[in-house]
Amino acid sequence: MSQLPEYAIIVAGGSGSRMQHEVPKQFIEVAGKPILMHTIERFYEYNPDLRLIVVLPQQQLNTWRDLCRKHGFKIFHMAVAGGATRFGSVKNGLDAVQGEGLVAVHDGVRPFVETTTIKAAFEAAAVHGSAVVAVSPKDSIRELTPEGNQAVPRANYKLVQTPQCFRTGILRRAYEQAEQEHFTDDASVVEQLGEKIVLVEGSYRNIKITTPEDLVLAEAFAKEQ
Ligand SMILES: Nc1ccn([C@@H]2O[C@H](COP(=O)(O)OP(=O)(O)OP(=O)(O)O)[C@@H](O)[C@H]2O)c(=O)n1
Ligand SMILES: C[C@](O)(CO)[C@H](O)COP(=O)(O)O
Repeated sequence: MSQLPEYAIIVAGGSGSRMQHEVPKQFIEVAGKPILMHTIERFYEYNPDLRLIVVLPQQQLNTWRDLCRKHGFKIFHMAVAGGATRFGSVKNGLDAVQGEGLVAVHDGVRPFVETTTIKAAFEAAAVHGSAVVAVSPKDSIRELTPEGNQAVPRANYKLVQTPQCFRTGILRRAYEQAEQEHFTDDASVVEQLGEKIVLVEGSYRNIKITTPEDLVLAEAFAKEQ
């Protein structure tokens, strides 16, 4: 563990439209408890002293409090209202980070992140200023072109996951920028500053629960834990 204070911003401010479920997907129960609780537990297991900031939709803050009570969920965290986009939610979470240190931004719907991955990301960010978890694609890749499509060399690509860790100063400067369409993650926001992004090996289990079939996988992974 580095000497710098460590924070995690767990973004769970979305509505989960692609999941088409009656509750926001971060609250769907897997192995008897909401996905978001599994995610927070992974970070607590990595470092019980980690300062945890959980970003939620403004209108779901009371629901989350009720869920914590119902499930006897005691891990200390600060709950913050999110924004209209992931960018806005990270920005709001970052406002709650006091002082200097390292910040990991993680999707609340990636509950199977390994503690070894979190550790590797914080360690690399302490050295390089940034560390973004990614894996190699398993499928072949084709690029869409004006003429149709063409094969591209798979070895030239990585699939990006979270956590994405940064020194606080870098992340604050990045999120002072105006939001742009191509900001799909924190790495793209930081890269816009001209900062280099260092990649850390991720895991194929660290799925982002996005569409209904991901819940089947999630139940299977949860059983193995
Ligand atoms: N305004 C938003 C939008 C997204 N997120 C979070 O960013 C993560 C990755 O986003 P995604 O999987 O796209 O979640 P949703 O936006 O909820 O899903 P969808 O795009 O299907 O609506 C999720 O943990 C989500 O809660 C957020 O904090 N605030
Ligand atoms: C941050 C992320 O999970 C990295 O893969 C991804 O970019 C989130 O994308 P989404 O459009 O919010 O699903």
